[in-house]
Amino acid sequence: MNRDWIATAQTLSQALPYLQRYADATVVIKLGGHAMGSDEAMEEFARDVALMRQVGVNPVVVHGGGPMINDMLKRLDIKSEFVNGKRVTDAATMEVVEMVLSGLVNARIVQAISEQGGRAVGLSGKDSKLIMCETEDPALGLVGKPVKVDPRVLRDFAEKGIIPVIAPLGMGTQGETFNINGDTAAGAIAAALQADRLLLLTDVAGVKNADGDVLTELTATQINDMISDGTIAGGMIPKVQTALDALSGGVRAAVILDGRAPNACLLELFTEHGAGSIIRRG
Ligand SMILES: Nc1ncnc2c1ncn2[C@@H]1O[C@H](COP(=O)(O)OP(=O)(O)O)[C@@H](O)[C@H]1O
Ligand SMILES: CC(=O)N[C@@H](CCC(=O)OP(=O)(O)O)C(=O)O
Repeated sequence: MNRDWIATAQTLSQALPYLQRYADATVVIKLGGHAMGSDEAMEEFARDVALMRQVGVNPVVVHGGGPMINDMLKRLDIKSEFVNGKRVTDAATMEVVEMVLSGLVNARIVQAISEQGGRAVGLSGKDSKLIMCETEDPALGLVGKPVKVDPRVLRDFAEKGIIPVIAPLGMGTQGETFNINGDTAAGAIAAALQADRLLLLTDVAGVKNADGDVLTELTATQINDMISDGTIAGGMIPKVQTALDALSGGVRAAVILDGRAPNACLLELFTEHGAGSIIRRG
């Protein structure tokens, strides 16, 4: 018998219990701007998401796009600054953020999933009042803090086998548009859906300790200690905080993993060792 065939059959039989475990599970995947990388990486991500749907998982994609927003702001000669990992957003910046997230990044991901045979629909947190926001901090301008997430439209999509791809924008009570950090938006959506998994795809293999080793499993206490002693810094702070908030909001587990690694999402869900750093509820 062909050796490749045997290897494939073994891999499939090992994956079977995991495929059963995740049948009808809701998995929210945050694809960060840094994790998007090349066209090949996007194609592979899209193939994984389409395959997840084919085996009965309900994937919900929430994306970022910070580097793409930076590029466009630069081309338009609009200065931009970040405070505590959030972009200070005035009216002119907001227009560019919406244009890039909904018009470029969202459309690119939807197209990639469609090309891999998935039925994907693009929307933003403004559609169907998915994410209602209030001002997070007046010093940040139009940065939104999600206060109410109405996931009904996402449940409707799931029932029909459609994969939603969501740009992290929100709406205020006066109809204003808010810019939401992509991790924050993904965490809020995962909590509203009581998701089985929140996968935060980034550009590192996971959360690293002071020696630079990736920790495969983390507790809330470890995370708080690592923030206090500076081991967790920069953009990783809002990411782990999002994970902890999502867990207290009812998500079963959150995982921080490298979105550029081949088959990152599939390895996390369907293998015993998983991928990245997992933080479980309780
Ligand atoms: N303890 C840590 N473990 C891993 N990465 C860390 C840690 N502390 C800080 N980081 C930094 O956090 C970055 C991920 O955050 P960020 O760049 O905001 O991601 P994204 O753009 O994918 O949302 C990593 O590239 C790394 O430089
Ligand atoms: C408020 C805020 O900072 N919003 C982000 C939204 C995009 C994002 O989060 O992109 P990444 O996930 O690629 O970093 C921004 O304007 O850059």
